[in-house]
Amino acid sequence: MQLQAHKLDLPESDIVYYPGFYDHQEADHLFTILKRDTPWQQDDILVFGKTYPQPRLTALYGNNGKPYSYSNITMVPHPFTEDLLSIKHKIEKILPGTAFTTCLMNLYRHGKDSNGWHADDEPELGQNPVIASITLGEERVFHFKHRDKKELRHKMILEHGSLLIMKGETQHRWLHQIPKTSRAIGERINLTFRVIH
Ligand SMILES: O=C(O)CCC(=O)C(=O)O
Ligand SMILES: [Fe+2]
Repeated sequence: MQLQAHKLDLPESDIVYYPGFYDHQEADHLFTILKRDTPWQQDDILVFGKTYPQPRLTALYGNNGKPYSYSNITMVPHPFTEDLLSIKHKIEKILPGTAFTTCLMNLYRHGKDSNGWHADDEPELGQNPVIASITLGEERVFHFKHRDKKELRHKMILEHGSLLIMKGETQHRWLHQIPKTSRAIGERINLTFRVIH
């Protein structure tokens, strides 16, 4: 089956969504092994001078030992596993010239877990970073808003087995979030592959 690619029609961005990057059976399998085998951690984040437990669990993997810092958290990578390397290579096949060094994983345990408005614009990601984001498990709504043009907003559902690629000037112009939901929902694993310089 041909891979479908849907480019988002948003100005000053380069965002492409690939539903069914993994079929349901492969995505179920990846969810099971990554849920089980990942050393999930919960860090504290600093918000307006007060610390809170981050509203999701995370893990960092990488191949160059370089730490990743965001929201007052510095994470040191575990070495890539074979499972993560095979996902990385499958994504790199559709992004010639990109060699990811790092994968930040998120586990949203339920609808109260979330990821607030931010851009992936830390200095170690460099200018115009390529971010490749895989969804496994429960689908969640993903929001975009333009940093300056307040009327520019977009919402989309990230489905089980999907891939979302954000590149070009996207991180400089737009913010994104996974909001909380009051619906009773299950767990979602997200993997974001990045290049850390
Ligand atoms: O869970 C997601 O889809 C988004 C994750 C994200 O934005 C991040 O980790 O930087
Ligand atoms: Fe992000």
